[in-house]
Amino acid sequence: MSEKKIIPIPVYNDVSFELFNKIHSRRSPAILRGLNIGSCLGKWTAEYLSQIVGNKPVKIHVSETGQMNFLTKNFQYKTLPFDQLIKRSSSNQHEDYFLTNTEVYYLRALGTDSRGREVANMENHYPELCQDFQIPQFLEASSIFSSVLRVASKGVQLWTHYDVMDNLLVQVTGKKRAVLYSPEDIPYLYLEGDKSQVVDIDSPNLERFPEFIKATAHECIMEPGDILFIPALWFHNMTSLDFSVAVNVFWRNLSPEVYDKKDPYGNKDPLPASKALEMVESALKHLSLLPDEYQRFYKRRIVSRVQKNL
Ligand SMILES: O=C(O)CCC(=O)C(=O)O
Ligand SMILES: [Fe+2]
Repeated sequence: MSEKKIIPIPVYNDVSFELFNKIHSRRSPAILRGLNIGSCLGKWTAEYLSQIVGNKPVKIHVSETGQMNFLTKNFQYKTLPFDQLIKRSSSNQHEDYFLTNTEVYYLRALGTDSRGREVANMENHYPELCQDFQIPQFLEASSIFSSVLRVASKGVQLWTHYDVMDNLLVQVTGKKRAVLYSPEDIPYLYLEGDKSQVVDIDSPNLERFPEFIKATAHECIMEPGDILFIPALWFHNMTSLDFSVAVNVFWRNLSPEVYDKKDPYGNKDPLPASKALEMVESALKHLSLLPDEYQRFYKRRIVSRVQKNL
């Protein structure tokens, strides 16, 4: 059996603006270590966060098991007061629970409008936390799209997905394992939309996903204070090794007009790409009017046409 391919994500200490620009233009992931992220480092304990933010309601994912599975939907959406979420996500057993007393929790902060269509923004939605937190002054303010607070119980593993914006993920409290795959690995990831169907990346079902063995994992363990640069389109799978608090900042690397205006999460494909994907769906629908033999022939023609341009 072939060995799983793993490349460690490079770690850079005390990165300057010039070096950041180099790393950014290389379009591959990197850990930035030792930068000043503010007093949050060490300060954002469960007790402090509950006390400062209080009991405002937040929408969360709740799951019986750490490995969240978007295919079997083994999680539910619930609402909890923020301080309750912190209390429960920082402990392994709960007096009050939705599903089971060992359930795990995940918060991906959203805007506060009722339909959840607002972009997450730390300054607007968690102003009380902002004085503790800063990201290095590497980004053009006008290119910043969102800043997202993320809280997870120990053991929460978020499925492999890509986002369409560049991302600096700042790990504040707890350790996190990050496994990234290059956009070149698409053929091995069995995508369904923006997510990989291979949920268990450590013991994948190779009968169902035989090509997954060819994917190269770029891995690192993030320590509190580490910042992970996740370039747009890089797939990522994140596991919280402790009670975990992080903030990530998405920013635009392309000109603003190519992004979908109705995208609260920063994960809708750029407009020209989503148009192209729609047209592929429409092409397949057209071909379905033909007998199998002809369908296969014309699908191969399309693939070979696209391959010529790769
Ligand atoms: O670390 C996490 O909780 C998920 C990170 C993620 O998916 C992101 O920052 O885009
Ligand atoms: Fe993401």
